[in-house]
Amino acid sequence: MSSSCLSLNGGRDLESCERDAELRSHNAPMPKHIRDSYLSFFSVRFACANPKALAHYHESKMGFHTIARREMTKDCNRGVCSEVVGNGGVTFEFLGPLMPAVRNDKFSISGAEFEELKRVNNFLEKHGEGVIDVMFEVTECKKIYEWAVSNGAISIMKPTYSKDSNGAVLMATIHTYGDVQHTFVQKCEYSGPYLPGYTLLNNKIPLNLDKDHDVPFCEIDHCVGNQDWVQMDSVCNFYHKALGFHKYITDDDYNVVTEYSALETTVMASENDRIKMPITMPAVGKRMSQVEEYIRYNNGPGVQHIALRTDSIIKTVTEMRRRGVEFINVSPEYYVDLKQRLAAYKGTPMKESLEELERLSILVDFNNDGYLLQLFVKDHISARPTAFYEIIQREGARGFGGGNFRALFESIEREQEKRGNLREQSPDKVDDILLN
Ligand SMILES: O=C(O)C(=O)Cc1ccc(O)cc1
Ligand SMILES: [Fe+2]
Repeated sequence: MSSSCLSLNGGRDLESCERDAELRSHNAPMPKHIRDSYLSFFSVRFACANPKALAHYHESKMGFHTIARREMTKDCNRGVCSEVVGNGGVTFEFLGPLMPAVRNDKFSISGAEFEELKRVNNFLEKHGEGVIDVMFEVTECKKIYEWAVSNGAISIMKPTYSKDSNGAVLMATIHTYGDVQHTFVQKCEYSGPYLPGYTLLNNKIPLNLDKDHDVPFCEIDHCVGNQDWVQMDSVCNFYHKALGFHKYITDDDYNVVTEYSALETTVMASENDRIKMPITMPAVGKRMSQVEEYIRYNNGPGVQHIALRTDSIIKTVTEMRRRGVEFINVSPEYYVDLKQRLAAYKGTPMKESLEELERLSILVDFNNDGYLLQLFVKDHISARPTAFYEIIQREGARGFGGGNFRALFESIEREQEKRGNLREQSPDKVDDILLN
């Protein structure tokens, strides 16, 4: 398969390109027609040591299928290889470095590929395996990119075409919090299953499973970013000013303090609300919160959880449990309390039986808009206590499970305790906060 990359600006420096007049206005919000051009999450890229192993985990435990692969050829993909997996509208790409990022002409690696290799190796060294790029599908890649960089975003890759026999896409990448990136993907009559330059695979062979054992997922619902102390405002401002996101209002009470841990969240969303990026930071509590534990082990800010939406959480969770995935368990009193709360609830009638939800340990939250069902995978995605998955089904409710936060955080704290990480907060940080 052949692929080629060419710079949109024909090598001219972006600074010298003519910009639309609207891009010169630094205090105005991003114009609506640009904001409207965000469509959805495209894919999430992870940096990892062994893409095939991580792909296999997603196939065997979460019902994903391998759909494409970036493999080394004579003149392409000589720095980073990858495996791409999909399930419904959810796509993940696992990037693995092919060598240390040391310039050595005998490996004939191009400049752009060497830069990517450096970023992936740097990420692994600093953070371990985790999310390096949350990619968005857009219809105006160049406009979003130019607005973002002229409003403070750091550029990683300027708008660049990539094409093969399936068509072309235009892509650009900027830096966001921690060492995480956002890539804007604009398809230009592209009909392949992932991106140009990838070897297509159609590996739907079930792994020792009887038929009818799918793990249904629809799409990525939201992607939470953990920040260090007091970074919340600057990160939210960045999503607003540089990326044109708005604050997404829900009824959730986000300032949760359990006996030990405390955190604050603000949800930033694209104009159409299909891309939701909650931003979370630790708050002062009695002990090291789960956000602080994350920051410590991730060595800084990063993506904390990815919520995958399903139409049938009972099917999804039943099958994941059957495949050996363990979930966070709340205490039995949660369901006693839930039955009382539900008795007073006059909203959307629940299709699912409470007994079944309790048997699967699924959490329920509801308000006037409807209800939602959610559950959190116990194991983290990497060796470190950092990123994990949430499974969510929405029946009208737009929130994030505010009614479950207390029970959920208490059960996360029980896991933190087992790891020896429910300790005192970093005193210097707490002093900083209290002084401000
Ligand atoms: O806010 C969300 O998206 C949630 O799903 C609730 C939540 C918030 C923070 C956590 O550390 C774990 C779960
Ligand atoms: Fe969530």
